[in-house]
Amino acid sequence: MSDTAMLRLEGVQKRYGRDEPALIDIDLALPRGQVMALIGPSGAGKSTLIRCVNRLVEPTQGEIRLEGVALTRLHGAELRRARRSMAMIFQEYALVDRLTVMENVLSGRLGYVGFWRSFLRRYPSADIETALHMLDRVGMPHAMDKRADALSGGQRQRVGIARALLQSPSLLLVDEPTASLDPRTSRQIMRLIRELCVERGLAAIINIHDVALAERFADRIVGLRDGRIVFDGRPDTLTPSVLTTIYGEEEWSTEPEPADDADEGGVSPATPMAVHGGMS
Ligand SMILES: Nc1ncnc2c1ncn2[C@@H]1O[C@H](COP(=O)(O)OP(=O)(O)OP(=O)(O)O)[C@@H](O)[C@H]1O
Repeated sequence: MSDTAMLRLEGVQKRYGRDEPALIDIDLALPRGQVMALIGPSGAGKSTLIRCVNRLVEPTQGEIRLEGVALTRLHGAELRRARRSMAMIFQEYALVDRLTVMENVLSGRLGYVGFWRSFLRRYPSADIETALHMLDRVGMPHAMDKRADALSGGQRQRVGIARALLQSPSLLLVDEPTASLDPRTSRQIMRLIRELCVERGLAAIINIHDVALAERFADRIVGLRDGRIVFDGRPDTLTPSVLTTIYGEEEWSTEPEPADDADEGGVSPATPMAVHGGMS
């Protein structure tokens, strides 16, 4: 049987110790090039799901296939090879502060170049050229020699994105990319991720708290609650009643997205209405 999904999760369950399962019966198929936002209240299992895919967290049960390869059965070198095609973008950027922007970006090639070469930081010139091109693409053309700790949060995330892309992934696993950023920078970062996915045909799973951003920049939204998928649909089908199913009776409000970003360029909103999961 042919499989059009590039990533497929079947019956995935995760239980930490003797606690209630963090993920229950997760079935999910992600087509090539699809940008999927994963939303849900704190503790719903979003980070666990993302980390099960690249096996930073071991699923307790179920199968995960990437391009037909059963990730859940891989070990050692095979698992490391499979992980190259899944790049992660983190909330806290995970840059090495004392290294330059260029060195941080090149570390995206660690899975490809040999240990000594990377230890001595002697990367192939083709990698350096690609890194320069990526820095340019993410809007950081003159930053290669800056130390990572001299950058703002938004700039650090751009470097994190460039590093992820240098890994030549087919799938991006993105964990709260905007959690530490102001609203305008958050939109710019989400727009950049979205544009890069479109340009490169990359699929992405983006764990995000901000429902308005998910609606605006994702092709598909999956809602998790208590470890189960309770919604899976297009952003324009995310109605107030669906949000109540995902978040419970917690307070959230609907209000228009502020029109203060006309100078940001790029893609237009997926829907005219922004729905904020105001879970403070
Ligand atoms: N390493 C761990 N050990 C034990 N329990 C864990 C661990 N990581 C997560 N959990 C538990 O698993 C459940 C799901 O957590 P997870 O972090 O995946 O949720 P989340 O939706 O990403 O939440 P948040 O939005 O707050 O990050 C929670 O009950 C959490 O306490």
